Amino acid sequence: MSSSNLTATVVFATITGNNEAVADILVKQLEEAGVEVEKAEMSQSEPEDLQEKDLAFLVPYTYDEGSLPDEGLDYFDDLKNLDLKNLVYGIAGSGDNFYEGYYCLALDKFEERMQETGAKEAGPLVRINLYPAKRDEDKLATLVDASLEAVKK
Ligand SMILES: Cc1cc2nc3c(=O)[nH]c(=O)nc-3n(C[C@H](O)[C@H](O)[C@H](O)COP(=O)(O)O)c2cc1C
Repeated sequence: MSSSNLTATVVFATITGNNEAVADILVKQLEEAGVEVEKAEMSQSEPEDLQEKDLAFLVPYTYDEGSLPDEGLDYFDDLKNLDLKNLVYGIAGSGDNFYEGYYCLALDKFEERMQETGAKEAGPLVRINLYPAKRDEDKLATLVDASLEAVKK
């Protein structure tokens, strides 16, 4: 049962599961806050659906020297020119800090694209090294809390 009347979607892309684990943490935290939340794979999802939501969390992996997920390219393109000014969003994702200058770069690319939609960013990017650890759960919880604050304003 949702108690906040807020709706959220968590859209992720994954190859080996780390980013789905990040998405699952966000889903759990949102549900615990009473938000009605839907989890979707980026390749199975349309950015237009974000127009119906209060909150969105985008969770892409990064590949090949800072590249976007292959299965997220259409989603990324379709975000362009969307008007999402009623949406609050957060961006989180798992990469590998071995890639140094390219670490989690897909998050920055999505952030730039989301900024063009007029949506309001809840808080800073949450970059996660490989599988999410307890400290990452705490950072994700901070992002979720910030999004719930931002949506009230
Ligand atoms: C060929 C290859 C290229 C990668 N390139 C990057 C990169 O440029 N930046 C980065 O942060 N991580 C990079 N990674 C690491 C993945 O993003 C990381 O393992 C991530 O946790 C995978 O997410 P997933 O389990 O959801 O698929 C790369 C991994 C592979 C196998």
